[in-house]
Amino acid sequence: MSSVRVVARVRPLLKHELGKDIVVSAESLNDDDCTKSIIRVPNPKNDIESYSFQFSSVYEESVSQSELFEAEVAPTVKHLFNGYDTTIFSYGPTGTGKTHTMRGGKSLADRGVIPRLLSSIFRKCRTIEKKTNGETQVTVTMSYFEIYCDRVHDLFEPPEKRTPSGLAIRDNHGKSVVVGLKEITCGTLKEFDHLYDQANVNRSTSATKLNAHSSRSHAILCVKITQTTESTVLVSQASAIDLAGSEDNRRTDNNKERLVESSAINKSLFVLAQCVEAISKKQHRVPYRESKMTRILSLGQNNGMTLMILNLAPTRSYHLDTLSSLNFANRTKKIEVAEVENAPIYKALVKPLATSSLGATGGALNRQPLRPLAAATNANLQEVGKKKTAEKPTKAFSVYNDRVSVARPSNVPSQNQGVRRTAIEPRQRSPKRPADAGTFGSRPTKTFRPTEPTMTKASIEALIAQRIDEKLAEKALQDASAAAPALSAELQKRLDELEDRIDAKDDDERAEGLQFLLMAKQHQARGEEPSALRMFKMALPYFPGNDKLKAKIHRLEERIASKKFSDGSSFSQSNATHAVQVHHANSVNLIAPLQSQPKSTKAKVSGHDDGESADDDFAPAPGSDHEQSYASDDSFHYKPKVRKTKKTTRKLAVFHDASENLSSREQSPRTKSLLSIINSRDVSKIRALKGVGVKKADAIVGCLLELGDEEVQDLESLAQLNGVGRKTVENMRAGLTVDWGF
Ligand SMILES: Nc1ncnc2c1ncn2[C@@H]1O[C@H](COP(=O)(O)OP(=O)(O)OP(=O)(O)O)[C@@H](O)[C@H]1O
Repeated sequence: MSSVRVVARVRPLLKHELGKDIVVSAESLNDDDCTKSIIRVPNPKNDIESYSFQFSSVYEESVSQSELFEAEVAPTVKHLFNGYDTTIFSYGPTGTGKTHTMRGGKSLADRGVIPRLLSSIFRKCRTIEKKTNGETQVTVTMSYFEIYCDRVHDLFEPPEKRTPSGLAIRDNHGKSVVVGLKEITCGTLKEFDHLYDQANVNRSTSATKLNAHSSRSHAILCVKITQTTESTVLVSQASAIDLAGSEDNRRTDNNKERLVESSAINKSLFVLAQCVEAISKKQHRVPYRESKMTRILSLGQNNGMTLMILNLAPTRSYHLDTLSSLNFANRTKKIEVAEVENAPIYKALVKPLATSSLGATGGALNRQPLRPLAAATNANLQEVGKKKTAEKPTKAFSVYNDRVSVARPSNVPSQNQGVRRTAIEPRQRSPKRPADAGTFGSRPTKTFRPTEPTMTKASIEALIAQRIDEKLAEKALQDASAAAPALSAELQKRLDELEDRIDAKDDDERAEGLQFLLMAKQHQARGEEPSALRMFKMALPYFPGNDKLKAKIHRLEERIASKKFSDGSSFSQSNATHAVQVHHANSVNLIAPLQSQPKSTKAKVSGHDDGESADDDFAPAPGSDHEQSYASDDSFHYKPKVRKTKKTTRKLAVFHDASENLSSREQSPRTKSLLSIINSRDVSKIRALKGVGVKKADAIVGCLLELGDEEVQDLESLAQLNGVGRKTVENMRAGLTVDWGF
């Protein structure tokens, strides 16, 4: 057993924070110790008192991406190849550097943990293959998904292919797996970079007041390593998770859409905190299932090694958020994880699986049985119980000291001190994590006094604020779901019901058949008939003799075949769907997608044709366990949203040939619309303007954030923003239509 390893990283001041109060300082435990392991933060109510929190390591502003990786992540690669699963996740308030740590920037020096991890993995693959003269073959496969508003979406699929319900999660031999994820084999770092960049474009990000590129979802990258010899197969998995950051909505000025996202983010992080609290208080029930993120992360349940990187911002404006994250991290580090190695599977024993093509969902190979995940119970508790009779653990790197101490003037930065600390030399830090340490997280034994955090006035206030946020979150989510179209809600309900039935039958082999049927339905709802057909065929062996299922497969085959002949010039459904969504999403619409939208898009978004309802009523054999499940199954129709056509949409003249000019005081509706999009600081909306690409949108939002609360008042000012110019402004305006309402 080892604890979850928790390290803290303090980011440098950003441009607009220069000169601001710094309240976070990193310290070493002893004066003669040059490595830092303590974070000290003053009491928000009384600056001369401070709290200190101890972690396995603390990384200051000046620590580079490469130093962090070498010290914390590189040593795990060896264990990964020895069959241990590893989980690395970043946690912290919004804008503190989680994505910077996990993904990083484009330059070599800026690359974050994930690309560096992949680089090490590919290097290790080559070394192993070379050492064994090719006798051991190593394959690396990846899946990448996000949890956005508690829905799981595949990031290897473009957003227009998403279903409203998202993908389902299953418990599979003690592990939570996402059903229907794409799993991609990747041979080189270059291939990975390409795939990862593409997928990140699909991730939900937006500009908020606190971060120009705020992640609006939790992103989970799973890298599966399969080492195959003539007789054995060893599978292990690294999961790298970039959590979305908690947001104090009193500071964000989030609009309704951002608020709903923020509420979902805060809610899942709140559930995570509750899970951690339940584990650390040794409660029997841990509420993993109350959010998809906690279900997947399964902190303390998954065997293997877990590293949490706590990201912190140094300034006073984050003070309460920083304290609440530190409290969370402090509890997390006490969670113990069983380091169970995945043993090799002997090929002769491998039973061929029907799920082999499902990638991450089914896995091409059966894993060695891992500790069962009692989905809602505290696995940690059992281990802790055992521990009492067993020998005492010697590792004590996770001790917390929150005693309020009188600040030492030399160590606690005072206001506007702008403390910049010197980098820790990697050589000085390296002995902390010897590359050949027996197990992940091994540390020199230190003896500290474990003390439970006491509740202070500040932490009670922070807790109350968090609870209020949660209530708001729930309400906002309820409002959002109430506003969703009825049919989509019904579809959602059906899918959820089917999921529940499958969950209830987890141990039943035929539940797997139901999973295929669910996936088939999801593919069908997305109009992906060939994939739906494949899934129906995979379900067939689980329902032998089910004539209706056979008939459905037959009809689907016929329909696909006939489409191939007759549908040569059909308009891409996904494009059409996308165009419709763009139309709905903004009150100001982009002309181009709507002009290219053929009439047929109104008719259908799903793959169902008119004859579909008739052939959608297959059911398992009478009397079978699944008979009930399919009683109402043919309601899996996905009706298109009814698009309200605007009465008149008139294309306006571009500004230079209308009466208006750049500096004109009288603004046309089109100009007003453009300026409101710009002032929304929403990268995705700005990116949708004509002639604006990702880079330009980023540059615009960057400039706007530097303006602080100021807004762009006219086209002239807009044209003066970095990288914009008159031509771009003309283009942006030309791409807008305005509803004149007659
Ligand atoms: N160690 C660092 N060095 C330099 N810049 C950093 C560092 N950490 C973060 N930043 C910068 O801080 C800003 C916010 O970082 P980032 O987007 O990674 O935050 P986040 O925690 O992922 O936020 P959110 O939860 O909103 O997605 C970015 O501009 C990023 O480049």
